[in-house]
Amino acid sequence: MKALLRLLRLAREERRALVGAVLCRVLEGIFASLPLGIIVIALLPVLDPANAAPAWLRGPLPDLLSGPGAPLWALLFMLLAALLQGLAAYAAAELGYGAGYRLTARLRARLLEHLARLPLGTLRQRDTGDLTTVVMQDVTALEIVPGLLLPRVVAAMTLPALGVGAALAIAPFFGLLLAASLALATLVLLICQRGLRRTSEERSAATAELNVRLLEFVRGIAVVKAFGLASGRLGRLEEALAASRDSGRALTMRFVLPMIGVPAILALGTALLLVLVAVRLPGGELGAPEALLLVLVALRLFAPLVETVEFFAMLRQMEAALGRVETVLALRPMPHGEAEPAGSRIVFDDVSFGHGERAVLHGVSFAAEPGTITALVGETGAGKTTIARLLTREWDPQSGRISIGGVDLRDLSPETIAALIGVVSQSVVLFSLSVRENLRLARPDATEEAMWDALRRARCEDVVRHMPQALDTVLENAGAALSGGERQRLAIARLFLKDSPIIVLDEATASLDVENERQVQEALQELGRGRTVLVIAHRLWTVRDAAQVVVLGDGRILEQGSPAVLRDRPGPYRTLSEALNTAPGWRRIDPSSAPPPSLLKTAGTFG
Ligand SMILES: Nc1ncnc2c1ncn2[C@@H]1O[C@H](COP(=O)(O)OP(=O)(O)OP(=O)(O)O)[C@@H](O)[C@H]1O
Repeated sequence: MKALLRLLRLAREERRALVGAVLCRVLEGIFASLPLGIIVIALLPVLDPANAAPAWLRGPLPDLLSGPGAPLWALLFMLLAALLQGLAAYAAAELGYGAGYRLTARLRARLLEHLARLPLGTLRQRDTGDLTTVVMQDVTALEIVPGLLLPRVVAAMTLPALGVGAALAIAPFFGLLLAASLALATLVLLICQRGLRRTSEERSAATAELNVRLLEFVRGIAVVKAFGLASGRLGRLEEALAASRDSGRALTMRFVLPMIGVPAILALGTALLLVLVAVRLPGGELGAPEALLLVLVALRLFAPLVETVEFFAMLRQMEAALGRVETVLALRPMPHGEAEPAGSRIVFDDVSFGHGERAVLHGVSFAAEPGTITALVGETGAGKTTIARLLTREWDPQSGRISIGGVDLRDLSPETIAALIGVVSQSVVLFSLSVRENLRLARPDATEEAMWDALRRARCEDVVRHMPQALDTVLENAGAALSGGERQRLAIARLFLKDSPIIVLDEATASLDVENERQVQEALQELGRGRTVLVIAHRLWTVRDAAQVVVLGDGRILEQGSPAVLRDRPGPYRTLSEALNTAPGWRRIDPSSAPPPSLLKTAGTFG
């Protein structure tokens, strides 16, 4: 019940439709029961020849139903009841399912908007498959609540109660008997609910985990095939498959008791009622019309309660899905200010940071001047990427201060930070949209000319001109048909359009052929001109052309200064330079095959 209230909180805009759907479903049940009354009234002349039935059973209707046109009237009333029942069912479905689909569409949009506002650092803590499961599977689990589950469950609880109320009015003794069997069945249902909740949650969690693992498997299918792995050798996937199987079985077993118990109790109550009716009828303690009405009520109104046992289990799973949706919605964006930076000078001032217990950076201080390159170098795991991520405020430092243009990052809005920084990384993300739409992600109002200019500067004008529909060519499968270099250059074209004053460049693991590499480097050289560039450097030329090099080791700055100065004195930088040919991750571009492109024409500053 609490879960339903929580859902109603989320479904504020659909509340009226929801209430309408529930009311219509109850009305449908009542209209479905009307023929029972018509049958009894139509049979009154036979059941009550002495005309001893209570006044409420007689009245104008019996006259119509016992007169000359009785069969026709009975048929007409039946049809009317069926029509009303149909209308109520239609309205319930229209209102309920409509509300369900509206709710889930709105909830998905809200979740996506919410995820987009969360810092990347928070999102990185969760598996992307896990988030996909929440947005897709868990929200889908809520879809059927307004249309199916909620109205059915409410109707199933209301109709038997109405039936018992009617029975109490007809014959209190029998009414009490029905009330007792209803109470007992409800008690069994509630007791079974206890265990059902945990099992449903386990089932729901197992399904979510399986989804995550399957997504991982499909995404990594190339590796799976390359290593000839069967799914069985991916331990966590196998565990997830087993957990899904076991939880499904456990849930079904949980059903067994209420599925057998509830109908059995209700059937027992009805049987007892029939026996007692049979005993009391001949003595005249109970009129024949009332007796028939009681029997029909008992048979008709308890049926929904029986079928609801299954719905209760679905409600529990809905509750678990709702919990996961709420957990994501409860993740909070970082608090921020709305200050405006004065320029694009970056300052790290005594910054320390760690993931939980794991300290990653210790008292890092440096400044990156506008129009220059600052190269971060160091062994793997030294903390270079962490510095770049702190700059985009994926996380806040535990101590110290990071500022852009003299303003602490915490005082800048996420939109301002996003507008200030353009990131070039090896994992280029393109969408299955047209080239035009992909470019306009960076600047929605970009003109055709601006787009071609950006493509030219990114050295991919020809690539796009040769596509079948040029700018309107859709990059199917997120641009999978493009080469690595083409993808890179399209991403760089996007950054030309974005025109942010700071560029963060992660050179790691570039694996482009010489021609592509040359074009990408030329594009980057032009992109970096006049901006503040922070580069995670893996190539000697980038370092050589930087205004300053920050050498990191185990999260600390070991050395910093201009490359020329650092090269001239013994120290970590010189050691790294000398180890160039052997150190993993560092690459020398062979001048004979491709001239070493330079980010800078004049060392240290952009032209
Ligand atoms: N989410 C995380 N939780 C715990 N430790 C992490 C996390 N992310 C990174 N680290 C650790 O922080 C340290 C610094 O990582 P970082 O990625 O910044 O190094 P790097 O210098 O960029 O390395 P590389 O050159 O290999 O990319 C590493 O030891 C890494 O294991």
